[in-house]
Amino acid sequence: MAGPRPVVLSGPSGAGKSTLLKRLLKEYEGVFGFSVSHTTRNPRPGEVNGKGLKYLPILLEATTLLPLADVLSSARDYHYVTREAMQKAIDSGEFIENAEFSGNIYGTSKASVQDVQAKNLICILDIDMQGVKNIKKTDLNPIYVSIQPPSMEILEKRLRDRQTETEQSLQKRLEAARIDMEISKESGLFDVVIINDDLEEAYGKLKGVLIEEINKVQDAQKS
Ligand SMILES: Nc1nc2c(ncn2[C@@H]2O[C@H](COP(=O)(O)OP(=O)(O)O)[C@@H](O)[C@H]2O)c(=O)[nH]1
Ligand SMILES: Nc1ncnc2c1ncn2[C@@H]1O[C@H](COP(=O)(O)OP(=O)(O)O)[C@@H](O)[C@H]1O
Repeated sequence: MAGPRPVVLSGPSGAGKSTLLKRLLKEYEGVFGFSVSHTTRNPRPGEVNGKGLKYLPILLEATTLLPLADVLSSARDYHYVTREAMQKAIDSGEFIENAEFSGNIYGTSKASVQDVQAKNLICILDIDMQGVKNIKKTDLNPIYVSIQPPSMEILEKRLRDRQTETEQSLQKRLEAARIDMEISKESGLFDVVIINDDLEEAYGKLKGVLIEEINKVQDAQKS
């Protein structure tokens, strides 16, 4: 069997990608695998280098500042690297795509996708708009899903309430969000655009888009 189609999730920072993704990975454990990107940005409280989330020691400190639910929903996995190491790896061809976002480099390594595909899981990539455009030039052939906020105002409120950004990085994310929202409306870059207003509804739509691929993987695992 040819492996399952990967899924690209994109959309403005704060639109709810990580929140939706975590639900999906939890509900369909053993069906999806997350492509762990590399980044030069600093880890947030609750985020641990490379290997899933290891909450405790960091979280105990963080909870004095942040509501627990917010820490959990905004944390995601990355390999945290220096700019120098990242640039070196990019130059030696280790990345499928990479982009500069809000003053940091982010990238999908070939190994991160191969690791997931080797297990015959649906590989999920959470990448920005530049990443989407660059993935289009590859033979990965994913399903492209854009997650969008209901409005700029709501996006700004969610990002502020998340309490992960400095004012400067928040402004950079809002600027990138304006561009992202315009492009995703106009072009045929995405197979589907989901507005994340009510979380349950958005999650239901996301599952609906992916159900065919989910069924294929589950059927293959049964046989
Ligand atoms: N092109 C590209 N973008 C990425 C990658 N990993 C994460 N991003 C994007 O980088 C942006 C910032 O991510 P992050 O720092 O985790 O902040 P957040 O989106 O505010 O939670 C988001 O739009 C992500 O989708 C990657 O490997 N490649
Ligand atoms: N439908 C929703 N309604 C209200 N708040 C939401 C919703 N979806 C996500 N959030 C909150 O908005 C913030 C940004 O979501 P997050 O998943 O971190 O976004 P992204 O991964 O796209 O940057 C988080 O604090 C999250 O709890």
